[in-house]
Amino acid sequence: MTRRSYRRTQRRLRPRYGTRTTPVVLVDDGYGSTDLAMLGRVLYRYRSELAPFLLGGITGLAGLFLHARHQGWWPGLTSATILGTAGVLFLARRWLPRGVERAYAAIVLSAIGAWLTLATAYGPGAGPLAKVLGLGTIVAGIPWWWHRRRRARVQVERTLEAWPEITEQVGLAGSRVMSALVDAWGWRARVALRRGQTVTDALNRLPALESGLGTRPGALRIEADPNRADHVLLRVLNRDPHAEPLPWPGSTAQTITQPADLGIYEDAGPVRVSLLRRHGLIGGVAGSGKSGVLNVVLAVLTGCRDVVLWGIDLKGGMELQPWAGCLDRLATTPREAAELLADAVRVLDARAADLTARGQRVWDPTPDRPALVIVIDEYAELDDEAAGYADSLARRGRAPAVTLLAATQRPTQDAMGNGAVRSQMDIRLCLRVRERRDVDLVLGQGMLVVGWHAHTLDAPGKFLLSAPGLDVPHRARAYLMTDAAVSKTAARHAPTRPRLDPLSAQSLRSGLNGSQGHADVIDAEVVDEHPADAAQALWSALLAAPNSGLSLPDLIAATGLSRSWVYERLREHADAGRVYQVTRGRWRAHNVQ
Ligand SMILES: Nc1ncnc2c1ncn2[C@@H]1O[C@H](COP(=O)(O)OP(=O)(O)OP(=O)(O)O)[C@@H](O)[C@H]1O
Repeated sequence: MTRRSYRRTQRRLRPRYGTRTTPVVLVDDGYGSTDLAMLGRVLYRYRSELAPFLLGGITGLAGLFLHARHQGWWPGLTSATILGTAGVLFLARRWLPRGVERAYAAIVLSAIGAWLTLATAYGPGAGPLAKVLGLGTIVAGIPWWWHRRRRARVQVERTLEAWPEITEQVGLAGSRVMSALVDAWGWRARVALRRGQTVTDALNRLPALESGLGTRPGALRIEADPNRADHVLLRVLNRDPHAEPLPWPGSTAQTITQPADLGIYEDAGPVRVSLLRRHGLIGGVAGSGKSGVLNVVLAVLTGCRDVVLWGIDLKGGMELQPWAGCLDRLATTPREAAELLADAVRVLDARAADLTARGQRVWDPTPDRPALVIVIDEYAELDDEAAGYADSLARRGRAPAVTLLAATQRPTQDAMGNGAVRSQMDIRLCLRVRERRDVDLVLGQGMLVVGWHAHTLDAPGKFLLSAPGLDVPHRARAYLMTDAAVSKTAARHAPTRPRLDPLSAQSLRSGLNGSQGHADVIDAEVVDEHPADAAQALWSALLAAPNSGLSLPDLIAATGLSRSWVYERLREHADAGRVYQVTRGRWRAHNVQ
């Protein structure tokens, strides 16, 4: 390294190691710098810290000038101060998005304007004006010097100034920082590598780069830029986002069509996942934070006006009871759970028929036609009957937006009811598991060997998330809702909950009650006989239908066959223009007069 670059590196790095010394350290070292140039450099280097003094000085000089030359301008200055302050408060949102920063800028501006007005009229030396300016500079400077984002920005600026030397030292010479952004946890930058270098070279130099940047070990992340092989994305975390529990920041999604914000990744990026027409499985040992995740999901979904929520809590309602005001239904015993799931199958069937009749493929949730999400805490406690319905929902519920969100400790085939439920879960959220093989149980076969190491998660609420579009094992931590936050959120959202749409509600009313009805619905999946006389019976029933048409249960009763078989035939008739729906869910043949 040349003497010059050595000196520059020392100068630039010194403040990060806490030796913010006087210019004595930096003055003439025998290599030709003059005191004045050195002073200029020090002033430039600390320009952000010195800004309040600079502003105070300019204000004092302006006061002197205005008093000497334009003493009569004070009324104009008063008006300009009022307008300027209002402008900062109400129009500067684009440059100062945070209210507290706008308020600070407005206070400083109004104080400077008031002082200038008085100084112009009476002279800067009149009365206590000079002392007020000095004291005001210090008082207004305190929030400035203390401001975390300003300090972070300055630290990044200095690091970037020293970037060429640092990268030369760590073996990545020739790389350039193209853009950098400071945020709450640290900063991120896009870096162009020297031609011929790739993300692998950068990753190999990662510990050295941490040392060069003076970060704590493990604070740096380097990722490939999906668009350029010679660019990398750098993430510096001054604070570990997972070091402390993360308080829930409040719901952001207004509709289930927007992704739910569940927590944050290790690189401080938000964990966002779409719950629309997707089943979800949350797994993890006791105490790993499953109920905590369910709370966050419920906090988000109860804020969406296009979702009706049903809950099953076989811990006697312990976990979901606080949300009872937001749940359209809550089952707390195995019997109630089976009934609830049977009804969900009815809703599914009615919606599927409706979609078919409308020629639509999927149910798009709106407040009038909401999605139905069934949240199940401790899935393994469901009995066989309930598991049968859940299986049916898992296989057929996506398109009609009747979906399951299930939490369980170990989703073994036994615990999941030996059906297809687990394989139908598109969203897999794995909290800490006890054994390595449990990773595959929750996340799917083969995930452990490709790096999904949920057994190494070391605190409650930490998880790995696999979902469509989320296929990299990034560690995340869920937000934590306190009991008070749950109660407050549930109370706030309860009055705005939607009701089931008339079609779905009607399917529950017209459905058969009790286990007889459940058996009918579940059998609909497996009946495989299509006797010709049943087809004839269906057609005769449609021909003889009253003006108000016949409902599905009527047609099922007339044919003695399954719901899906009846739907299928109805669709064929409808496609051929032989039948139509008189009102939603009620059918009759066209040629009936
Ligand atoms: N996101 C989180 N951040 C920090 N701590 C958490 C988080 N989630 C849960 N915890 C802590 O872990 C404890 C256990 O969480 P929780 O009850 O959600 O676990 P669980 O997996 O549902 O357990 P069980 O299976 O016994 O019901 C809670 O008391 C809470 O203090």
